[in-house]
Amino acid sequence: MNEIKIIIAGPRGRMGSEAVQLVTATAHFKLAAVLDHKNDGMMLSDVAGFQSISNVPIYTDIEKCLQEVEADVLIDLTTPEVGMYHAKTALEYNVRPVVGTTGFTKENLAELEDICREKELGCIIAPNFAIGAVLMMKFSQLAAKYFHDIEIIEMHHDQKLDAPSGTAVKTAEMISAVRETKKQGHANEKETLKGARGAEYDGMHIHSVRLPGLIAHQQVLFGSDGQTLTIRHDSYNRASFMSGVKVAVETVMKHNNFVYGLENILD
Ligand SMILES: NC(=O)C1=CN([C@@H]2O[C@H](COP(=O)(O)OP(=O)(O)OC[C@H]3O[C@@H](n4cnc5c(N)ncnc54)[C@H](OP(=O)(O)O)[C@@H]3O)[C@@H](O)[C@H]2O)C=CC1
Ligand SMILES: O=C(O)C1=N[C@H](C(=O)O)C[C@H](O)C1
Repeated sequence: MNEIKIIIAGPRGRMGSEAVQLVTATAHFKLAAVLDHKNDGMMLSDVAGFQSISNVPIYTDIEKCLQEVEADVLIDLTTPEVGMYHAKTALEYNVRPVVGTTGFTKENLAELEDICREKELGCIIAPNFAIGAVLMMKFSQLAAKYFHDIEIIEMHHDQKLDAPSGTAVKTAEMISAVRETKKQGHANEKETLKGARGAEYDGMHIHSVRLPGLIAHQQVLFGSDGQTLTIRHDSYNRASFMSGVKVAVETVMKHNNFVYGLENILD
């Protein structure tokens, strides 16, 4: 397999640090540089926790990084605003983005799709890299054909910035694609406490739980006459996302188009 040269944005983060371990431990991957808003000009080995990783420069300015470092793929695990800027800039420099960062708007996704079409370059946006989570979304989409009453409950650690999670939004979008719009609950229901029924997407309700101790969990509840079905996925650590990151990096090198969701590239 040809070597894939990778830049990681957000290397000190919960996901970014796990991705640094993945990339440096994979024989055909090379960590070419990292992007961080701290430690500009230093080497990654100067940063606590990364002492054993040699020859990886840290850049704050993505343009400078892309001008000085030869790279094939940018993995972004930062925040939505930063991630969008990184993905657009990477494409400008013919580097393929693999974005795990969540919180992108529909407009963000459409803009990236346009750039990919124009540049004929691959880009993968994956709201969830865990294979089990992708299956949970696909199973939910299948169940939604038969069960039209659905509530999505996503549960995450309390350091998460965006709500609802990218996975919950993607699940609702996938369900929406096969389910006729249906307003959930009683037609005359009234919230006596604002937010009690959660967020609404195409008539479905999404509830976001944030607690210390949690990592990333989601259950999709389906109800029908005299029966319920629950489809649930749990990530107990960030390593659970890494096989998906690896597949996305390998696949984006073979694609010349925009992909939103890992389910579109898994066999
Ligand atoms: N697709 C998936 O499977 C998954 C996606 N995620 C998503 O990934 C993203 C990151 O999550 P997580 O790792 O938990 O978050 P963290 O807050 O732990 O990590 C984000 C990192 O980005 C850094 N950062 C902020 N601004 C910049 C910048 N301009 N340039 C470079 N780095 C920057 C932060 O630095 P500092 O702390 O100094 O601000 C931090 O180290 C989130 O959007 C999350 O929802 C998370 C898990 C799985
Ligand atoms: O922030 C997280 O932790 C996670 N974010 C992603 C999301 O918003 O869906 C994926 C996973 O749920 C973990």
